[in-house]
Amino acid sequence: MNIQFESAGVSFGARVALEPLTLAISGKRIGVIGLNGSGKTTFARLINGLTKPTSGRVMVNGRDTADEKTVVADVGFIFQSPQNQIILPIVKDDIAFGLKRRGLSKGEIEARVEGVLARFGAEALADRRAHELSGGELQVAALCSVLATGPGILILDEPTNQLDLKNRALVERIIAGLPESAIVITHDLELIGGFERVLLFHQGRLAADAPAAEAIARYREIAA
Ligand SMILES: Nc1ncnc2c1ncn2[C@@H]1O[C@H](COP(=O)(O)OP(=O)(O)OP(=O)(O)O)[C@@H](O)[C@H]1O
Repeated sequence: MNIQFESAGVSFGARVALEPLTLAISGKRIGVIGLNGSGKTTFARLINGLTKPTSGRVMVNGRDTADEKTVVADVGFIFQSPQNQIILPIVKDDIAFGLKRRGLSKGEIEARVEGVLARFGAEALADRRAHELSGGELQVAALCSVLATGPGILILDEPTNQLDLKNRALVERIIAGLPESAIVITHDLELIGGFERVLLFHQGRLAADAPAAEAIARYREIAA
């Protein structure tokens, strides 16, 4: 992944969600931490074009995120509540949905749906109803729907929120094993504890850009 923030900032009227930020991001794993309202989600939404900068620009793999059509394919976003991500009632139909929109053939779609479920050993979820899934199963289903379309960059917003210990461990293992680049926004400090690069936001500003231990120590000072 190659993400460039070029004086990119976001204001909502008089409220500054993110001060203009200049930053280059590459590598496999990036953690994003900070108190509630510090600008983490705004930062992430800038990367996939869901939020447009009100100043500066954000480039993803050489393309301006203002050009939504091209960037969306590069960046998969797993929302804070995966139940809001799954649109269709049956898991395999939901995974296929994003692929149909990309104009793939029926055979190709079936192969991709099977392949992505097999990747997580989640074949049994194919015919399940999304609203009957557990929190961990929902995370896996949402991941499958997003990963099936082949984004090179994945943004996970609070992926362990509200999960029990078993499902939290599952999600931690999945993140560790992803071949895609992943940006993980979280209050779960253990989840990003091993990351080489963690961005700490505070009051709309980047307060630390450092290995996990250093960024977490700074976060604890801010939160105290
Ligand atoms: N659409 C919006 N309209 C107005 N203000 C907004 C909007 N989106 C975000 N904000 C404000 O911008 C600031 C940063 O919000 P953001 O969601 O990026 O924080 P966050 O660090 O992700 O918080 P949390 O951990 O609670 O999810 C907050 O003050 C928030 O209220």
